[in-house]
Amino acid sequence: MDPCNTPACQSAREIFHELDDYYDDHNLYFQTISSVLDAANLLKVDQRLKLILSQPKNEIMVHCPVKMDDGRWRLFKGYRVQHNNVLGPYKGGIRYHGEVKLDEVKTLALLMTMKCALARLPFGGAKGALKIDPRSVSRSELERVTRRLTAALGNNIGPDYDIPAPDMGTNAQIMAWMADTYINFAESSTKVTARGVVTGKPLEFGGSAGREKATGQGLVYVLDALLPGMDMDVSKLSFSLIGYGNVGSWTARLLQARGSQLKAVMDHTGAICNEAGIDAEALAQHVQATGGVNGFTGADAIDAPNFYSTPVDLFIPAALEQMVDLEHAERLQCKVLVEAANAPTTPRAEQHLLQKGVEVLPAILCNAGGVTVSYFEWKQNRQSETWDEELVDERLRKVMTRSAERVLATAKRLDCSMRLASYAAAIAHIDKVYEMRGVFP
Ligand SMILES: NC(=O)C1=CN([C@@H]2O[C@H](COP(=O)(O)OP(=O)(O)OC[C@H]3O[C@@H](n4cnc5c(N)ncnc54)[C@H](OP(=O)(O)O)[C@@H]3O)[C@@H](O)[C@H]2O)C=CC1
Ligand SMILES: O=C(O)CCC(=O)C(=O)O
Repeated sequence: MDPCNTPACQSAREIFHELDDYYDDHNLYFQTISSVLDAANLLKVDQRLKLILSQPKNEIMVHCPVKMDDGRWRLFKGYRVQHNNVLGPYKGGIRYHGEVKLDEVKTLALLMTMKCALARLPFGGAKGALKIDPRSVSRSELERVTRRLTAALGNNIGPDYDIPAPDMGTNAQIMAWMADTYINFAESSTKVTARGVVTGKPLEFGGSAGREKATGQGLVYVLDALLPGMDMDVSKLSFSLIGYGNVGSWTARLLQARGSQLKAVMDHTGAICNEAGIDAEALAQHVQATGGVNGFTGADAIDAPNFYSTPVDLFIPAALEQMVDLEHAERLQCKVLVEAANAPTTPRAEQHLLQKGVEVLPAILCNAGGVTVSYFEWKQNRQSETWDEELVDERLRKVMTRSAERVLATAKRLDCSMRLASYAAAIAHIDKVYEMRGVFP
């Protein structure tokens, strides 16, 4: 069956039609909610829950006037989408990107609801974004725009209400500016706890050990849990990556430390390949110094079609959404596609891969390490504790392994793909909580 024309797609279309919303088959939000509704149908959940999940609770849009270094003013558009908070405060990253759109932020917020529920974290789902290319502004402009955005969001964020974190284009420094701005607006009695308004902060300012590498580390723990069942050994694998930012570069370094070999990488500056293996640490330093993989002397430049068709055991997208479409999927020569990025695979690409025997490990399972260590940071802030990296890693491994086992068991029970199983395992938890809380008339 066409994955963009299932009964769940028809129900999604009907819901959107009633709300006067229109989405075509290529729309990321339509694709994602259809897949979530497919999973809800497998569980036969009540229609009420499907309606609740099909749209976010709140979509906040702000416009921030900022004075640039040359004295001119610019207006920046910001978003915070709060999808669901039945499990706890809204939680999710803030993205800075020049091309960001509301539908993308809505999709990422929905995925955060699913991700936190699958990992059994006491959080709901949210995501934010600022339409800005962070590389095109100076450091002081970046600070001013971040402070403006935080002030504009005001009480729409808070340590007990909605807790942002880093995502594409943002980092620990940006989180520190957000926390500082929020603390300045907070009442005196809450200033000490107010820094818990964001996670992914610098270590010196309430951050957690292990948060920077957490998404890559969590992904490695998921592979530890699942690969043996596929007769694969993490110490003998080859892999390629799209994106060499926080998630891509940490995934590469941690997999290499376990004995895997990095063969090819692509980012917006180009693609590179070395059949004998790329030094992940040296490449991280090159990207840090130059802004991209282009020009790295430890590998040869290749074009995008060759990058996609490089034979590897694991293909790991760690950049933007929808980067693996049907045409790319037809080129791929891998055994497993491991989603480090959010929503990197289109439904038609996934269907093609599954038909040709490639396993697809879904993002809400593979990249939940980031939000899990964010939860540890939030917990440490609330309890005035400082955990060392060993403790963080041990607890992270436990959460990731249990989630992987949950997905495997659900896939077996419902006889479905790992993606549908991951959504089903998340929805079953949310459903139970709604049922226990009862219906407010
Ligand atoms: N940071 C986190 O904790 C988490 C992140 N994620 C997800 O992981 C993914 C990556 O995030 P993160 O590593 O934090 O982001 P970063 O900004 O650190 O890195 C993004 C990477 O993607 C590359 N990229 C951007 N556009 C393209 C393109 N058109 N083609 C190829 N490469 C491109 C960037 O390359 P260049 O710099 O050359 O543009 C960069 O290497 C996102 O989907 C994010 O939502 C998920 C969970 C947690
Ligand atoms: O650490 C967090 O709270 C958010 C991480 C995130 O944005 C994501 O998992 O996509």
